[in-house]
Amino acid sequence: MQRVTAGPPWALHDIAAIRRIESAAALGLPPHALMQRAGLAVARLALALAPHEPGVWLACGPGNNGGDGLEAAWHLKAWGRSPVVTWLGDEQSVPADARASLERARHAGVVFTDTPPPRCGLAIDALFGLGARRPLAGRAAQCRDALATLAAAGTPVLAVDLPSGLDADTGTGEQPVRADHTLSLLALKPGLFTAQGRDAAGQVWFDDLGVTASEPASAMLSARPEPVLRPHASHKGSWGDVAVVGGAAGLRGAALLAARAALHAGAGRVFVAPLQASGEPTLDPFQPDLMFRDPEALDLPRLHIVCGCGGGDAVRAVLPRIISSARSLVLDADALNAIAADASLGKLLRARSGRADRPSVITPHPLEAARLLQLTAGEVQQDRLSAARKLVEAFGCVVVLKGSGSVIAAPGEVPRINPTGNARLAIAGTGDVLAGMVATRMARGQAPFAAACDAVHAHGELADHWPAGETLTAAALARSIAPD
Ligand SMILES: NC(=O)C1=CN([C@@H]2O[C@H](COP(=O)(O)OP(=O)(O)OC[C@H]3O[C@@H](n4cnc5c(N)ncnc54)[C@H](OP(=O)(O)O)[C@@H]3O)[C@@H](O)[C@H]2O)[C@@H](O)CC1
Ligand SMILES: [K+]
Repeated sequence: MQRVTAGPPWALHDIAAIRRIESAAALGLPPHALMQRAGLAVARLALALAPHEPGVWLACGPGNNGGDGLEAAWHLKAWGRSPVVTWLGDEQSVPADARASLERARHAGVVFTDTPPPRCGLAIDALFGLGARRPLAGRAAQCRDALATLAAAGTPVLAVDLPSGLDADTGTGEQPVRADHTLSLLALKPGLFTAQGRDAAGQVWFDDLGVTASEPASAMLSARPEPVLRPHASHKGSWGDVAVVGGAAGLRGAALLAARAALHAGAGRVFVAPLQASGEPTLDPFQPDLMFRDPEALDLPRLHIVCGCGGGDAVRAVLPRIISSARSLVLDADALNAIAADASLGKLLRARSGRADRPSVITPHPLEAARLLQLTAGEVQQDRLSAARKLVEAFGCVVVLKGSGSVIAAPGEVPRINPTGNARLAIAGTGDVLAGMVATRMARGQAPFAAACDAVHAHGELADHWPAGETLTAAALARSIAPD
């Protein structure tokens, strides 16, 4: 069993792949073997999470997820604990493996009750796993609410395989169980790490049940970036030139944030090309290293461009030239809204994507993604991996769909889900900082998909390591970037 941490590139499998892995594994194993392994893993983790609390309540559903819970109860009883089970199954229709575990638990003297105990040392959610097909209702909803009451009183909640009611593929669900820990069995699921998944699952643990996945990953958790070695014999030209085009009147700050982020991330030189800026000061007094230019004067084929941050409507006019000529391109915010509103710009972006020497990354949040796909933000959030894939199909470039568990997708690549970051990033300006970080990685020669994955990971880690008592602002975030 392993604790899933942000670092290694964990493989994720969707429900269809897991069912195939399960069938292949079952062919070579005696009946009930996988559930025995699953139950043992759950019981071990339960013991580790509540070593001094004998009382464990297990809410067990009618299928094999419930069977895992029953098997765990049997072990806990054998180890001298006091498991109490509420089982929602039906004697007539219980699946064979779950029946075997039910009988073991009964024979061992595990207590069964219809009423959740008022208190216990640990509560286990074994209501539903991969087979959850509809919102929790009736007794299942009552158990979910009882788990929430126990959690509010300080009882840790451990979910078996998935928090019940959470969709393993999409991380969506109507009021899923909220767990402190989730032990994912056989394979890690994408839904644990995106949309509502991170809030529902808590700390994720993984046990492969001794089975090597026979299926390619459906997605991966993106890995911590490798540190970059900066040779002594380098100069400012070695680290690339980034230019930020945006910051229309009243929105200057967004462009400055992206530019400062690019500078702190280690770009060799950073230019700001504000839109509608005639007669304004051409200095950022807090960051005098930034160089101001007229957007028309930029030597685009040499430059790694961030376009859109605070671009307002004015960005529309500069986009055709930028999309056609920039050496590499990160499109954010108003640039994406302009493309959503004007099909000819989308066409230009698609045409640009045909050129390997002209990489592009788009970084929409769910509403911007919805505009680009002519969907609602709710529809995008219903299946974030699928929305990111649709954007890749539409524009042929690298896509970063922001939000909890940002999804990074690109043509020919297994999509990545980013495991870092937290709600402190849900404020204005942090997206501009990210855009600057992505551009800087491309400026120093990283391939666009890797640049996007690494920048998103690093951006999230800044928030994860933010000092508890200090406010996170976008400007402070940009300043805190350490070039790696
Ligand atoms: N895959 C593997 O390799 C391994 C899997 N293992 C374990 O098995 C789990 C999958 O088991 P599973 O297929 O039996 O599905 P599960 O989640 O128990 O639910 C199905 C039952 O719930 C019912 N039901 C669904 N939603 C409902 C609702 N809202 N409200 C009420 N009822 C609802 C549904 O009824 P139906 O929809 O059929 O009417 C059916 O009766 C998996 O997550 C893992 O824990 C491990 O043991 C070993 C390896
Ligand atoms: K569960």
